[in-house]
Amino acid sequence: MPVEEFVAGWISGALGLVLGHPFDTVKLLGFFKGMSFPIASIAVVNSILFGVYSNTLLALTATSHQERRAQPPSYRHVFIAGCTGGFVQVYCLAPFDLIKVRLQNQTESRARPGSPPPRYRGPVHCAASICQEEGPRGLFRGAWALTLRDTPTLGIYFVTYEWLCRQSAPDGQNPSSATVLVAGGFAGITSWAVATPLDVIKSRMQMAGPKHRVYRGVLDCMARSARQEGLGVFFRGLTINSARAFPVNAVTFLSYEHLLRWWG
Ligand SMILES: CN(C)C(=N)NCCC[C@H](N)C(=O)O
Repeated sequence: MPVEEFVAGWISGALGLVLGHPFDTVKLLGFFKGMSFPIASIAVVNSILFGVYSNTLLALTATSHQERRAQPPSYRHVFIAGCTGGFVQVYCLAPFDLIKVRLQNQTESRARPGSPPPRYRGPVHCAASICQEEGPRGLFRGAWALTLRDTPTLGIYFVTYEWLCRQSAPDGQNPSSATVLVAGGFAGITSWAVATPLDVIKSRMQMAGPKHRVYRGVLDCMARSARQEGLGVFFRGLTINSARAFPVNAVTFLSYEHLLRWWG
């Protein structure tokens, strides 16, 4: 199994993350004070995503990354490989994402006057507390909603990227850096726009603990959120998600493509 896609995915994920840092800091009210937690988590998740995507395409089409411009895979194969990458990365992403959401929420409520002292002292303390109170399975709370969010949206992510690259690069030629930046940026925006409704539901399910089991499942959470807050609830965070998605994913794809060409 070729591993360079995993390494390129890790490095490009880390670079994208550096760019997304100011957005995450605004979004999370200062939660990401340092870079070590996001680099150790999101960059590894990106490595799994790109590595599984590329190796699934190799299994489906028998073409390596270097051969794919001359023999482009069908969009169906790109979609299946993207969904597979999305599905597999969820099992690494779920605990990190849960910790992020729990810390984010505590930072947001701390901004309110008279709020109680913080429950978690940082990412490691948060993980340890969840394990202690809910058992290791507690770290996977909301993983099902995350799977529903990421499996189809990552298929859409790679199809959008491929489609945009093929529109401007002649057959068999590598797309220019400008094309890769634009295609990567729009792939990020499109996938996050589609992912936002389930992102809202996923975060609500992650906040529910074993003691106050607020929702009976994903559908119950959707129905109750829509009933209580209207359909607009599904688009909460859409603007900041999209504004962050363009630069992060433009840089992620640009560095991923260049690293593979350089090693190729
Ligand atoms: C819609 N979703 C979940 C995605 N497109 N995920 C892949 C992009 C990952 C990138 N690090 C980011 O955070 O945008």
